[in-house]
This record gives sequence, C-alpha cells and structure tokens, in this order.
Amino acid sequence: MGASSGGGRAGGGRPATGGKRPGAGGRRPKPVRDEARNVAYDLMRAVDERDAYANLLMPTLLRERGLTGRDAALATELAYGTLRGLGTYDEIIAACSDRPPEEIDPPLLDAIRIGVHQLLKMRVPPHAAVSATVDLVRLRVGTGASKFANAILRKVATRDFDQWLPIVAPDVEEDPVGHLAVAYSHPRWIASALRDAVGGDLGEAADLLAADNERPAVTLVAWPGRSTVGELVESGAVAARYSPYAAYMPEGDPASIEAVAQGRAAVQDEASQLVALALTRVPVEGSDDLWLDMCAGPGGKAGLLDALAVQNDRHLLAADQRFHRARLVWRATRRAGVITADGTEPAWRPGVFDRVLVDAPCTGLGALRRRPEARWRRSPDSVPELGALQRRLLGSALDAARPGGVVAYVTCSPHLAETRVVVDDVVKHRSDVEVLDAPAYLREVDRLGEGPYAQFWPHHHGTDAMFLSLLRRT
Ligand SMILES: C[S@@+](CC[C@H](N)C(=O)[O-])C[C@H]1O[C@@H](n2cnc3c(N)ncnc32)[C@H](O)[C@@H]1O
Repeated sequence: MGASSGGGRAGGGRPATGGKRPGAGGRRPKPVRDEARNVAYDLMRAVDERDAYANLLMPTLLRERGLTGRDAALATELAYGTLRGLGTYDEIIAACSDRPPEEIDPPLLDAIRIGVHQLLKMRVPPHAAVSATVDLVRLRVGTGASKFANAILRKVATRDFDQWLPIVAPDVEEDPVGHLAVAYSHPRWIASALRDAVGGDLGEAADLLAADNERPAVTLVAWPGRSTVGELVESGAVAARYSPYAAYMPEGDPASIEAVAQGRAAVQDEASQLVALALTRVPVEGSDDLWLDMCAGPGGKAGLLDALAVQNDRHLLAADQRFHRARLVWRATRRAGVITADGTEPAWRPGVFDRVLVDAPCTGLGALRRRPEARWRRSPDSVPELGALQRRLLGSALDAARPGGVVAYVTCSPHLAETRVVVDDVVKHRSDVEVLDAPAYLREVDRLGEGPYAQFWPHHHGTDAMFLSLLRRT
C-alpha cells in the first residue's frame, strides 16, 4: 500500500481550496498560507534542527507571528500533539509509503506528521487536513514534495486511528511492550521502564502512557506569606485537590494573574509542592533552623521552601551547580542564601543542616506531559550515568544533614533505576540512615504506594510522576 515518492500524483487531485480543481485541466490554485500550521511546522523544525525546547520556543513564535486565542491554541495543539504522537504516526506513514520515515526528507516528514495528527486526532475534516498540509508543503518544502504528501495523507485518511492501530502496532499478547510503545507513542525503552515502574501491570501502564499524551492543566503555587489560594481563585483559578498552596488554571495565560505577574505566585506542579512540603512536615528533635536545597535550579521547590522558611523563621541555603540556574533560584526566593556549588563537592560543613532536599538531575520521565519532544530526546544510555550522580548527590545530602536531621530524595522520574534502586543502594552502604514512611507525611494524597517510598502519578493524581523518599540521618 506504499505511495511512491518519485513521480505522479497517487490517488488523484486533492480537493481544491477555491477556484478550479487540479487535474481537471486548470491551473493549480495558489497555496493558502495558514499561520497556525506554519508556526507548528517551524516549531517542529526547530526541535529537530537545533534541539529547541518546544515549550520554551512556542510562546516566542506565537508572539512574533501575532497569534492569539483560537489560532494560538490551534498552533499549539498541532505542534505539541504531533510531537507527542509521532511515534505512532511514523508507523502509519511507513505503512502508506514506499520509503521508511527515516528516508523521507525531515522537513517533508514533519509536515506530513502534522497532517496525520489532524487526520487522526483532531476534528479537522479530512479534505481540509489534506488540503492544508499540501499547501504547507508547497509553500515550505516544494511542489514536487507536495505530491508525495498528498498521496500519503489520502491513504492515511482511509482509516481512523483505532482502525490503524491493529495494522501498525505489534500484537499485545506477543509483544506487550512493543504494543504499548506504538499504541501510545513512546520509545520502547521508556514504555518498558514505565511498565516496570507501575509494577508490571499492562492496563495501568497503558493508563500512564495515555496520561503522558494529555495536555496537563496549569497549576499555580501561592507562595505562603506572599499570596493566597483565595487570591488566585478570585482571579479565576480553582483551588487544587491536594496542596494547600495550589490552584489549577483551566485556561488563559498565567502571567495575566496579578499575583503571578508580581512574582508572589508562580507556575508549579502540585506534586513538586507536596514533596517539598513533606520534607518540612517530618518532626525533628532539637534545632530546626537550617535547611539546604542542594539541586535548587531553577527554583521551583526552593521558592516554596524559602517562603515557608521565612514564615517560620528558618534559613534556606539553595545551591545549584550551574550559575544561570542559581540565578533563577535567586529570583524565585526572597531571603534564601543562593550559591553556585557542586553538591558532590560541598561548599558547606558536613552535618550542619536540619533538613536537606536533593531534587536530583534525572531523565525527567515523570514530566513527559509537559515536554512534548522530551521522550524522543532521552537515551537509555543516560540512566546509568545519572544513577551514578544521583547516588553521589544522595550520599552528600546525607553527609550534609546533622544526626537527627531529615533528607528528602526526589526525582521527577518514576524509573526504578533512578528512584528506589538508588535509595536502596545508598542506604545499604551506610549505617547512619533510617528510611521513613514517606506516604505517612502526605496523608491527604491517596495511592502513593505502600511505602516507604511515595510515588505520584499523572494518571492517578493529575501531577508529574514525582518520586519521594524521606530519610533520617541517625
Ligand atoms: C531536577 S533539577 C532541580 C529542580 C528544582 N529543585 C526545582 O524544583 O525547580 C536538578 C538541578 O540539579 C542541578 N545539578 C546537576 N548536578 C548538580 C550537582 N552536582 N550539584 C548541584 N546541582 C546539580 C542542575 O543544574 C539542575 O538545576
């Protein structure tokens, strides 16, 4: 069923965008420039060509092209939805082409992927999806390429998404992980790691992978002492389910909320708030003055810890290895001491902190919802390398805590090799650590696991898949 990329138009002329029908003897109508599709295309090219971060570049592109409201939402859905779904889309494109996707010119492939997303996941009528994509290809890639795109998209349009799946995805009984990977558009190694992380249950793994493909609600944090959830609610947000400092923002630009614009509140995932909060809830005997955030950049958790420290007359030292990340921490905090420092070669005396947060660098597999291209960028090779760093940072965090003090080890990844395996390994080699029951300090949140570790999930909690271990230095 492959389309030839070489010559004539397979499947006849595309529906006209106005004027005479092509193939009926008339001149081909001029392609219509559609700014939302152009922005989506430019974003995808930037992701491919210069490793751009989609969620950082998109606001700039929208502003530069003057897209707002529905047009901005359309451009965002086209780009983010395509980036998330392209694993499945490439299998479908392969089934419709005589060339595998790796052999299709990348700009052309990106445009076709955008077309496939409209055909299979958006409510764009098929003729409009094909026609708009062919116009995009004519304008941005070339007229010859538009014939190939047209042929592929017409074939894709013969089935809906659910009809394509049994054709392109491995059989679930024969290759369950391969099935998950294609059906939910994740690299195979990530589908496998996430299935292990939920305990092997295929149905639950499917729920988790499906949640990764949903656009997350924007969650705000009202920094205590600087703003309140009530104030955010008055501005149109909705009080959150778990965190006493969180509010969901169903739509709109967070910067339009006064407290956010004035730097008294910020955007922050609810699980990120709760893991920081859990650290402050563990009772400590004796002093409770000095807190350390060892991997603080860009300052999300440090912002909340600092606000709590100010309220309770404590002191936070926030460190990050990278200067520009430390500078962001400085902006997010009010009274914290902020330094550029390598947590594995501490700039502080050992055994002095009452509470230590180590929010370790990780694969970020828990935040795939928010970073549409991230799943395709990460390599499984990074896991052992990160694991070694995570062990050293956790060891260093335990050394920084005073006897009786508490350490929170946090990752924004549920990968077992970055979570419980790291903690188990470090604890095994020390005789001065007690593992605490983390879910006991987050009683308001259900389904965090049986302990002693706590694991947040997008498909249960609507949060990032954040991992928390609480340890006491004895
Ligand atoms: C997961 S992020 C932390 C997120 C942050 N806690 C927040 O809530 O915004 C990990 C941070 O660790 C920093 N980092 C990496 N290696 C480090 C090291 N050896 N010492 C200190 N910071 C390090 C990175 O620069 C990055 O900013």
